[in-house]
Amino acid sequence: MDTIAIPALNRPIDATVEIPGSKSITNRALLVAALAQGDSILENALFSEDSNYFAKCLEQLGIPITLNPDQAQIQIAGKGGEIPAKQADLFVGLAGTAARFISALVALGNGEYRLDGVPRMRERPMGDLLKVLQSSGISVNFQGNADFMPYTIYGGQFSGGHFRLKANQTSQQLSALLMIAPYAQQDTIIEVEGTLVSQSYVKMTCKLMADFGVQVDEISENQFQIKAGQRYQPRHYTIEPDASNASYFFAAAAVTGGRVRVKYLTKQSCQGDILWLNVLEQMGCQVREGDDYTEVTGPDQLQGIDIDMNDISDLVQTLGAIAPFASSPVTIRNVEHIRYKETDRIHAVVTELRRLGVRVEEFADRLKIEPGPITPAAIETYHDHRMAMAFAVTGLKVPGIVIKDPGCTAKTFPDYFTRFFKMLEQ
Ligand SMILES: O=C(O)C1=C[C@@H](OP(=O)(O)O)[C@@H](O)[C@H](O)C1
Ligand SMILES: C=C(OP(=O)(O)O)C(=O)O
Repeated sequence: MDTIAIPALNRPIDATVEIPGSKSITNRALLVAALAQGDSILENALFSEDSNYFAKCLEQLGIPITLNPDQAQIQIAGKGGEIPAKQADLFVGLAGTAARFISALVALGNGEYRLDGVPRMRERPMGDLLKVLQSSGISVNFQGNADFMPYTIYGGQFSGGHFRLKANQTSQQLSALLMIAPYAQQDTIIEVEGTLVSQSYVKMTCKLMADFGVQVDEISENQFQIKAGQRYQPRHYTIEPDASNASYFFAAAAVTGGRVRVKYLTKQSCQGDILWLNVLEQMGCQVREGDDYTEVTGPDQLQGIDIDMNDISDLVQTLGAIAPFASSPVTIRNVEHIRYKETDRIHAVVTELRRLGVRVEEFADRLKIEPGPITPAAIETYHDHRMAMAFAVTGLKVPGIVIKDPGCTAKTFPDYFTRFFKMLEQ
């Protein structure tokens, strides 16, 4: 297996970096542009496994797409809600967004569509979304375990109406339904039953829908109404840099007591993970914002924090990886849902911190990390891009840390390590 050794930096970092486009915005924009009637252009689009699988699925569904990776640009000729292909065998890799959004999209198509992913994708929750589709007249045939991939969706009659949806394991199934709802036969109301995790991503969904001309009304808390007959308009749309992926670079400033500026990302971002800046402020960093950049300066000594990360859970690994350097414990709460992601992330962070000699307590929905010295080790990444990206930051402070299977960053950030090492050279 490939590995990358991280060189410890015995000086404060001082760098300016650029981060590729947001995965979450790219895949939402691809979906709504595919449903719009006419040509959209996406600028600063992400090119990575998650977005490539998404684009490939759309292409197989008969939506013409032109990819220009050199210009970070994608052109899509939307079909106004029609799915031209009557049959397709679709593969989503490990992309949760592609799995959920494409499953909902094909419900609008008059044909049969098989979906599958990598082995871990076959374990990730799909059932709540599929139940809603089934209750609206769509049939689903499971080839493996009921409610999991692989399955075939027989699309064509998404009726709309009033649905109840569980969203305690993932918000992506709600986002998926919201985005297809304007194309249902009647108005749709989606009522979230119980807890809604990762709420900030639902806000992002509503913002993207609004940017492409469709309105969602939150008629009461966690109850969403989408009027039928609304139509997405094609757009020339610029995607923000990925705030979750910017977190590693800001964290590098935080742990080295240095300064990192991320260009074209500001607190006005529609990504919930921009709140990483607040987390770092609470830990003692300074944050400075310009018109088109944000800059973090790390303190001499980071402070611990006790924080609910339900809404910003892609940052759990970033915080976990820098937590041992704080002066007091770090407690990360209310994140049971990260056990259903690329890997069981609570367990993966706890295991790798323990491998580094850190004292950590694991609970069903939280973890507590004690400050203390680190003994270097080779970090397992479990096919999870965020394990690799986060623990590379730990390596800046401790000589001898090695990241196993660094290629796993291709999921959302194929040239992460190139940019990371460039940052160190500045
Ligand atoms: O909607 C989205 O774009 C995402 C929602 C979140 O997932 P969950 O809703 O499964 O927590 C997040 O972790 C994921 O990286 C992207
Ligand atoms: C959870 C993530 O991805 P997915 O979209 O596959 O859920 C992630 O990128 O951290």
